[in-house]
Order: sequence, then structure tokens, then C-alpha cells
Amino acid sequence: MKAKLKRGKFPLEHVKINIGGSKSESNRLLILQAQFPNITIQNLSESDDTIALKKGLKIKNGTVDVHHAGTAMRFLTAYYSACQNYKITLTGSTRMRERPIGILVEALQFMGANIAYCKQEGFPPLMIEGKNLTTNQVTLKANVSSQYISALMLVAPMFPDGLQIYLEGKVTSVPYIEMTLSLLKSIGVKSSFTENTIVISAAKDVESNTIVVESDWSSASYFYSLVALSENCQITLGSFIEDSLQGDKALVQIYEALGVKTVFNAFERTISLSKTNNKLPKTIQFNLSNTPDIAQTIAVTCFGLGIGCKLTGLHTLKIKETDRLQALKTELEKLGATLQIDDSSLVLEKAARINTNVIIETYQDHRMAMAFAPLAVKTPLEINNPEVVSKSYPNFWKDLKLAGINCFLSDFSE
Ligand SMILES: O=C(O)C1=C[C@@H](OP(=O)(O)O)[C@@H](O)[C@H](O)C1
Ligand SMILES: C=C(OP(=O)(O)O)C(=O)O
Repeated sequence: MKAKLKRGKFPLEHVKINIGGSKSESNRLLILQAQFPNITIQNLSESDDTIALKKGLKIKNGTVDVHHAGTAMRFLTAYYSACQNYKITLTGSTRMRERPIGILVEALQFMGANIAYCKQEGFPPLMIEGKNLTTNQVTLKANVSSQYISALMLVAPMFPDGLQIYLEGKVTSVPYIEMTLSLLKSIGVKSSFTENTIVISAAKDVESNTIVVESDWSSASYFYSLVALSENCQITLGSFIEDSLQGDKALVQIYEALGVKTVFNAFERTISLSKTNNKLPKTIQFNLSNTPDIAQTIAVTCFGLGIGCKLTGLHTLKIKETDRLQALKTELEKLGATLQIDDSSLVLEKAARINTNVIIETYQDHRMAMAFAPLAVKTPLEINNPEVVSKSYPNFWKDLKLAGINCFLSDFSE
């Protein structure tokens, strides 16, 4: 498939888009609901990653394939390990089999889990035989992926004496750990996170509880970019709250610097994005170690605006759906950008023009497709394999159309 994108009637007036539930919140709540069935979840994400996790939770014996879903892979590894009598081979896409999981597996093995590598040590697929885990103190490296930590936290209530987790090294993607902590607290599980120690109490049951998943801030980033790149545009997005559990709400401050104003409407649970007349800086600098998923969006916005940027704290990008730093460099260079990358940062120079007739490759990464799409406001664009967006945002192309971009999705194989 290919997506041909072109600016439509733009700007549109009164655009209102309902973005689906956060996949991060949804996948945590599903693991908790598997332990405490009296939790009710509303506005659950419809993303592939959530569907993969949901399917996985129905299986006790056999093979589970989570495809590209990092959270499903990590959270289910911990969950199956702690469920007595489960016997699962847990696998994923080719890329998933290249994404490291050794830190989590070692921590679980230390706690008594029965996990073996089916192929390469340190990587999926895994063979897991569930049992009661009792060792309730564990130390693990915290600078590679916060998902390993959230995975342990989510099964901590199943341990007879709860769990104490000690974090080694500089903790990465901290807001995701805080999100896990908040959700545990919201269902009544006692938990704390101070400095490098997380403590979570055991819980056999919790009070009945209905939790409404907030919409996905990472998905909102593409509309922030669209507004930033347009001359004059206003978009309302639902349903979002000021007191979000999602670290990517940092978009509000980051895009303020890129000329986008956010107004929260607490009653309607919406945000309205509009263009400010503020003079743009020549270059911006952000450390994104708390918000890795919006790095691609920000880099593309800066390129489209013709301003430079220095983005640091990007050490986790190499082990995501693709090597995102390399993918960004290759695709932005096609468009005429000059940029340097190293293992944890990206420096983009101010660009004077955007090359036309460029075809963007997506490398099986939903965020490559979605981060480049808003550039269509500036120049017509083609994006290969647009179907990748379903990993986190199945309605992305429909919603982009609502926002005034003509999206023609078809198979151009002829
Ligand atoms: O816990 C989560 O829901 C996530 C944590 C982050 O991963 P890392 O902790 O690996 O950076 C983020 O990139 C991912 O999209 C979702
Ligand atoms: C990195 C991501 O997801 P995951 O690690 O859960 O596959 C993402 O959605 O950008």
C-alpha cells in the first residue's frame, strides 16, 4: 500500500477529532483486569498492540504472537511467569525478535520464574512455564526500557508479600513508570516510587472500579505538528484532561515553543490547538528521555518549519519498532535536511527548502508514517506502507482527512 497525501481545503473550520484511548494505559489496565476482574475499562484503545495483548490474556497453554507490540511482549512475559500452570511460547514479529528482553527475563528468573530462550539469548521468543513467584526483592537496570519495570510492577500484587524493585542506573522513560504507579493506586493497590526504589503491596482483590482511559497523547502529537506547520488552523481533540497520566502531555509546552497554543476545556474533556503569532526561535533544544515517542514528530515539525533542533535523551530509539534515529536521518535527508545523529541525540540544521516528490519509507514503524504525514501541509508527499499506523492509531488516515489533508490510500503495485 501507498498513501498519497496532499493539502486539501485548508484550513478547515471547527475540526473536531476524537482520538482513541491510550495504548499504554489500556495495556496496563488489561493486565490489572486479568488479576482483578471487577475492574471495568472504558475507552479502551483499538490499536493492534492492545488487541494483541487482549488476545494473549485469553491463552493459558500454547503460542502467543504479539507481533510488533513491545508492551504486550514485556507485560505478558511477567504475567505468564507469575501465573501457575501456564505454559506459553511467547513470540513476535521479526523486529520484536531483535528487541532486547534479557534485563526483564533475568529479573524474573532471579525471582524464581521458569523462562527459557527459544532461539537467541536475551531476545524473544520465550518459553514460559508459570508458577507462584515468591522472591519479593529484585534489582534491575533501568536505563534501557521502562517497560521491564512496569511489567514487574503490574504483576507485583500477585506476589504473596508484594514486591520491592531497586532501579540501577539513570531511569529512562520515567513518566511511564509513574503511569503504572498511578493506575495501581487508582485501583487501591498501595505503591510508592522514591528515588530508585519502587514498593508495591500484595492485593488479592480490589473494590469494583470503572476506569476511563484518556485518549492517546502520542497520537495527538501529529495534530500538534499539523497546526504548527499550517499558517492558520484550529483543531479540537478529545478526550483529554489536564491531569493526564501520560508523559507525552509535555507536547503542550514543547509545541508552545513551536507556535501552537493549547486550551483545555475541562467540561468537554477536549483540547483546542491553534496557531500563535509568536516569533519562532532559530533552533530549539529538548531532552526527550521522558517522552521518546514524540521525538520523530518534533524532528519533522522543526524541519517543516525551517528551524533547527537539538534533541537529546534519545538512547532508547534504536531498539524501538525500527532504529528510529537512522530512519529519521534517511528520510529527512531525502527531503533535503542536513542532520547528524549519534546513539542518543539528533541535531537538525535549519532547512531553507523541502524537496518535492519524495516517497517516505516507514520501516514497519507506525510513528514514521504518522510523523511525516503532517508535512503534506507544505508539500505533496507519498508514504509507503501506510497501514503500519494501526499499531497505535488505526483511524489515523481518516482523522487526518478530517483535519484537511487529502489522503489517497491505494495499492500502486501496477
Ligand atoms: O510503558 C509504555 O507503555 C511505553 C514505554 C516507552 O518505552 P520505553 O520505556 O522502552 O522507552 C514508550 O516508548 C512505549 O511506546 C510505551
Ligand atoms: C515504542 C513504541 O511501542 P512499543 O515499545 O510498546 O512497541 C511506540 O508506540 O512508539
